[in-house]
Amino acid sequence: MTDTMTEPATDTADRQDRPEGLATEGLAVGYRTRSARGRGANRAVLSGLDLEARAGELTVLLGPNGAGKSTLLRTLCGLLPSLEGRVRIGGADLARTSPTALARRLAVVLTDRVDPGLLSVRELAGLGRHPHTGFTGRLTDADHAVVEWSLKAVGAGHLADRPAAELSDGERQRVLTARALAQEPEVVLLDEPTAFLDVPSRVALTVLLRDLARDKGLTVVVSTHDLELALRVADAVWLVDRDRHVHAGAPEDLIRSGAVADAFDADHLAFDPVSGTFGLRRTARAAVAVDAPADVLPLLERALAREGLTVAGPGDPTADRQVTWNGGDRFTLTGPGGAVVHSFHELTRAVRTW
Ligand SMILES: Nc1ncnc2c1ncn2[C@@H]1O[C@H](COP(=O)(O)OP(=O)(O)OP(=O)(O)O)[C@@H](O)[C@H]1O
Repeated sequence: MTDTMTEPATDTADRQDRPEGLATEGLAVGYRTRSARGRGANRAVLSGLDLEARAGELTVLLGPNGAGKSTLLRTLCGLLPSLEGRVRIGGADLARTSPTALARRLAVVLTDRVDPGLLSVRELAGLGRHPHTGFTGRLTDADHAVVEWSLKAVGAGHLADRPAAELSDGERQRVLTARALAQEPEVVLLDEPTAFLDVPSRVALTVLLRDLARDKGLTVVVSTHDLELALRVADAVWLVDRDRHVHAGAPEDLIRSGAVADAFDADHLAFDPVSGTFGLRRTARAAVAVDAPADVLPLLERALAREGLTVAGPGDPTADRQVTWNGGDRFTLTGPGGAVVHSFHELTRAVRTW
């Protein structure tokens, strides 16, 4: 993905006099169930939502499995009717916006399987232009330029001539994101767009979405399980906790309030608010004195932690075992079965009996 490409012109003049972004007012989302007697009842998954996703910002929706992220996104794009309340896109009530007008303002990438038939990648991405083409559906040169730009933006330019049915999961995800960008919407909603991507591509796509929000004034709302990445890159977070309350704010607001830890801490996982990262929660069975330079120490600490050992503070009298770095990948172990080891792998195997 690159940020050096020529971008298509946006209709900013057209957008200036409209309220921007996406907002919910007293929104309840969920499902209508039907009893054996044919009576309908509402089962709300999330309710009382007064949320705002601003234009020019990347808003990330976080929450554990089953929290209601997909249900909320489907309601925000009109695929599921709201149980209560309202969704506004650019100030307009979603329920009163015609499908054609909505398609010009809102693009959606959901997790549903898409059957591209015999379409090429370029043709699949080109479907995103349909809200803008006339009744013939024919793409103009300007439309083609937007499609080429959107494919390049997501790092899929080289795939343009491939049959879309032959793409890998990660490649298809990029192309569906390109289709959404080709739509040139005001608001883009994406449900777990990074789910199938490798780590560099996850970072690249998330940063691209943030940059598009900033540079083109888009409102971008993305659900994801990439917590640490989201907390680093997002401008705003909607966090659904275990009680299905939604917390909104900058990542740092939700880290400081403890909402992130409350939502995700588990038996084996603990959120560190200082570093903003998750770590394995382990009870150390012994403390070990270490003598290693600053660039080796974090890795040594990590390897020892995996074996249930913690690094002792200076002069800790309970630390009767020691690991000393000897240069290269050599360590001298002083303790039961003391030895000189030549790699982290040998080290972890040797200290396992400590
Ligand atoms: N079609 C449906 N009818 C009734 N309940 C549903 C339906 N789809 C989902 N649910 C329920 O709604 C709740 C929220 O599901 P949802 O898929 O929105 O969660 P999610 O946060 O996207 O989860 P995940 O992270 O696992 O994708 C769950 O309890 C789920 O079982």
